[in-house]
This record gives sequence, structure tokens and C-alpha cells, in this order.
Amino acid sequence: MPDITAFDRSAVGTMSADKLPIVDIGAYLSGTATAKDRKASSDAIDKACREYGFFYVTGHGIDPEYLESLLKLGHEFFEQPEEVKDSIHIFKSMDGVRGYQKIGENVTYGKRDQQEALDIYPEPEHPTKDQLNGSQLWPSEADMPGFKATMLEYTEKMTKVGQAFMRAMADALGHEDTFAELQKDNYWVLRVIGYPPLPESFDAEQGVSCGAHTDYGCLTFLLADDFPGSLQVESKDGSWIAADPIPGAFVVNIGDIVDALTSHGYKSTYHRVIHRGTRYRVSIPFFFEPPRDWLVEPLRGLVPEGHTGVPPFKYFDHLKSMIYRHFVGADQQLPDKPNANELTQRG
Ligand SMILES: O=C(O)CCC(=O)C(=O)O
Ligand SMILES: [Fe+2]
Repeated sequence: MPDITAFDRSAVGTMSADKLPIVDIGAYLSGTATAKDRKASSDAIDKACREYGFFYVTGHGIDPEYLESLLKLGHEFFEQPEEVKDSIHIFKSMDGVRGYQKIGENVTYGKRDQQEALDIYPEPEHPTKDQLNGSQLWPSEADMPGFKATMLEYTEKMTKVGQAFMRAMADALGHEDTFAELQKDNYWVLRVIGYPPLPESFDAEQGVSCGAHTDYGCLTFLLADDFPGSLQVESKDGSWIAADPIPGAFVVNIGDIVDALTSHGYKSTYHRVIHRGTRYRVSIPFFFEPPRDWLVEPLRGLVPEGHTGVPPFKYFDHLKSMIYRHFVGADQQLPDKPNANELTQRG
């Protein structure tokens, strides 16, 4: 992994627009698009996924004012009194992972991230204490009227956008049956993350806003406050480039599952957050995931010569193995071994 402190701040603000491509998914969401429109869209998506694994998406059809209102709700949540947030702490949830985490409790590669967050997963039909099978903790209606309904509505809208991407990928890669399965009964994860600015001088060895990592699912759609330089993406030459928000567009990245399916043809790219400045930052990543019990197997014909592709694994096992090593209470000791991601760990 590249040097965590290496980031050329003088270039912030021009790099993202120059380096990360913008793709339009509109042709896969409109009833009137032609085959030619879809081909242009899937070609652009294919290129962006191969070359970067990180890009901007327009044509998603979601109202920018609605997206702004979601970020505002995120701020309102983090501005709640500590006792309100603590009342829905993850360690109080049935399965130990749904709800609020305090600053420093999310741990990436053995370091405490300087963020607080609310983690939301689909509600199982019959909640139990089994891993990822508990019921979701939400702020109460009295504290935050409409919060739950708005967030759930957002997951429905984003599921449709994620499904459109699966159609675009099927057009680019073939394997229509696999991509059809990926459009049925999708799992998802929604995080609402709050980042207080890091102090002017901070020790990266102690953790940054969000340590470098890859995401675990198919595709991540990021909605974030507009702060240049905070989200950084590892480029091919190992340097970090800024993925600054573009108004009306999502920042999208490929996750581990699509990376494994395509034998690294579509890349699950390392990214991190180093949020400085004076203002509090909110981001809301929506993770579009495969069906819960899906078996991930490298797609035939996409495994490069001389390689075997990753051995088949269950998506939900990967998700659970990552999530259950990620939270360490503020008063608990960090484990000796960093919580590496076996699928994409480097260096
Ligand atoms: O806050 C951001 O910009 C990115 C967050 C992220 O990478 C994640 O939660 O996986
Ligand atoms: Fe991420």
C-alpha cells in the first residue's frame, strides 16, 4: 500500500476532474433509450471499471435536492445529544453491528478511524442474535421524525440504480444469467458517516478519518458533502488522487465481489478519507450487494491465462468476516493482528 502521508495537496481540485471518468447510466434507466445509447453507456462503464474502478455517475435520475436533504438529515443525526446516539449503539443491537458507533470504534487495518457512523442493514424477516441477523436500531421518531422512512426510501431508489449497472455490465461482459441473478433480492448496506476535521497536525500512524480499504460488495454509490481533498483514491502508479464530489453525480466504485467475478478486470480500488479543515463532513455510502446467500465464482472466460481466479466463496461469509472484525469499543484494546481483507490485501 502506498505511503499514507503522501498526498499532493497543491493539486487538489483539479486532479479529480482530470483523472476520474464520468459515465452516464441514463440509458439503462430510461424506457426510451436505444440500443446504441446503451452500447455507448456500457462501453464507457466498462472502460471506467477496467482503468480505474472509481468514477462519477450521472443520469441516475435522483433529484439533487433530495440528495441534499439526505446529507442534512445525516448532519442532524450526528448533532443529536450523545445519549440519543448512545441509546442505539451497535453493542446494544441484537447482532452487535447495527446502529451507532462512536469516533474511533471503526477500525481499519488495525487503526482507529476518526469517524462516527450509523450502520444500517436490511431487516431480516425473523431477527435473531445470529451474525447480521438482528433487528435494526434507528433513532426514535420523537428524536428524528421521518429519518427511518427517508433512509429506507433511499435504499430502494439506489437499488434500482445498482440494478441498472448490472444490466450495463451484462452488456459489456456477457454472462447475462449471472448479472440477472445479481439484480434479484439484492442485499445492501447503508452507512451514514460523520467526520470531525482532523487536527492540523495528526499522526497518520494513529489512524486517519477512514483508513485505506476496498469495499466488500458489488458497487458503492457515495453521496458526500462537498469538501475537496477528503476522499482519496489510489491510482495505478500508487499515488493518491482526490475524488471530489461533482454536483448531481455520485462517486461510484467497484467492490470486492465484482473484482472477484471479473478476476480483477474490474478493480476494487483502495481509497481512504483524510478530512481536514474546519467543518464537519457527512458522507452516505450506499453499498449495492449480491443476494445474501450468493456464491461468488470467477466468470468463465474472464480469468487471465495462467491464473485460476479466486476460489469460490459465499458473499455473506465475506461480508460477515469483514464486519465482525471492524468494531472495537473505545474502551477495548485493539487486536494484535490488523483486520486485513483477504480478498484484496496488499503489501
Ligand atoms: O466517506 C467517504 O468519502 C468514503 C467512505 C468509505 O469509503 C466507506 O465507508 O467505505
Ligand atoms: Fe469505502
